[in-house]
Amino acid sequence: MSGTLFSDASSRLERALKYVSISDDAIERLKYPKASLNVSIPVRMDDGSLRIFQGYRVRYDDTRGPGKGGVRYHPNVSSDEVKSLAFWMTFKCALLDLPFGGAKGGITLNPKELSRAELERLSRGYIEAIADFIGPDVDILAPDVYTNEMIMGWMMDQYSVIQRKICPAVVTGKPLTMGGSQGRDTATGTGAFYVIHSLLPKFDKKPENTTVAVQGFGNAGAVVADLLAKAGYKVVAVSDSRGGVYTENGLDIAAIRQYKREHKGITAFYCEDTVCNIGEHRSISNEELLTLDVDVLIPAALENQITAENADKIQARYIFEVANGPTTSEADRILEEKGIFVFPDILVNAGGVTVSYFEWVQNRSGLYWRLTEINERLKERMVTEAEKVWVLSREFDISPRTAAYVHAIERLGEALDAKGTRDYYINGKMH
Ligand SMILES: NC(=O)C1=CN([C@@H]2O[C@H](COP(=O)(O)OP(=O)(O)OC[C@H]3O[C@@H](n4cnc5c(N)ncnc54)[C@H](OP(=O)(O)O)[C@@H]3O)[C@@H](O)[C@H]2O)C=CC1
Ligand SMILES: O=C(O)CCC(=O)C(=O)O
Repeated sequence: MSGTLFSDASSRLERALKYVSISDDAIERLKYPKASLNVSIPVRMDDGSLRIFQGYRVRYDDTRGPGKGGVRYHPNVSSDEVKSLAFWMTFKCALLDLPFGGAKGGITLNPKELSRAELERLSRGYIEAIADFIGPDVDILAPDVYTNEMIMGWMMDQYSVIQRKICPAVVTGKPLTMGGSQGRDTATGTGAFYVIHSLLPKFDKKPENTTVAVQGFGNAGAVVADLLAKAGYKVVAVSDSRGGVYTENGLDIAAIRQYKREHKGITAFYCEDTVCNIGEHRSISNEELLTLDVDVLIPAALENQITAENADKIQARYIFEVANGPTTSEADRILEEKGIFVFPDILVNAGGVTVSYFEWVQNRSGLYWRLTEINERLKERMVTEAEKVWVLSREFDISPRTAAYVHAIERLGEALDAKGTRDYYINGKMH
């Protein structure tokens, strides 16, 4: 990929602009983040030493509502990555018609190297550092890569300590006992499943004649793999950061999930079990998984996985992006020439933020919904917006990604224009 992740991400905006009619002012506003915060977080480690971690929070746009987006803990977190993730959140929330803008946060570290107590001190320290930048009506946090409901609970508690009142709506994806929502833990994978299951019939693809490979076996990837397998799709390959496993007959996803909860890697599941000896399973690398001869490829790990280097080798006919930003714009062009349909992250993985919205609404109303209610509402939103993206892409003969941006930009443009010209107001005078 040439250039930064953000320049690559914003090239998608440029591509969609020729199909929308929004003002030049609105376009200009969408090119820059509204506010960015970089913080240093001192943490006392278990051995008594002091480590300083770098943290970020970017509020890209809040025209349609408070900023909304997850917090990532990963060694590759940088200000450029967080800005890009906040940019995607802006378009994702508009696409799903959620009353939120886009935001994202992160800390640069490998959380696997920290003890639970160190992680708690770090998470609380992060909230200390960004407390003035966030809030239930300003910017609301949630889980992302290598963060989870336990960490969200600490963050919500720390914010409440600072405010001297209970503030559940500042963080979503919390434990149920702290005001979390039913279904948020599975929402990203469940939402992706609804999108995939509603779009594949347009290509006459039925579960029993559809093979699937999933890269990334965490909160998002494991859930979508499991739901697809339960619906009758043949999930032939899955992987985590250590590599993957493949069998042409379809994997036992529920058993692999159970194993992954108790152990580290997933390839070991087959090697330590008798199944491995049958000889039909083999371990594969993450690179190999991406180029398998399958119908559906689901990148559900990190960005920049499908690039100009490997796009030509992709054999899948349909790509559903559960990860944020897994395909570079150069790869997009190659895939389009090959006739591969890429359904974009801002649509496919929007189930997480959609149930986060439901959690925020429940926190503010004090009335909590059942899991069946959550999933019905989630399905309705995901399927409706997926259909709109599909219809737009056919109408203009554009890729599903460009169609998704067109749809989102129109909603954002209307809101930006409706806000009017307050930005011409400098030092109390109209210019
Ligand atoms: N959580 C959410 O609600 C949402 C997440 N997303 C996106 O989904 C993606 C995954 O997030 P999520 O599932 O939450 O994260 P998790 O931390 O729950 O899981 C991440 C998974 O990716 C694996 N992984 C890490 N690095 C690699 C790699 N280089 N190659 C293959 N697999 C790798 C991890 O392996 P291991 O277990 O070995 O560490 C783990 O299985 C991200 O892009 C995230 O932004 C999007 C919307 C919402
Ligand atoms: O649930 C949320 O608020 C945001 C989830 C997220 O970070 C994402 O969609 O990428």
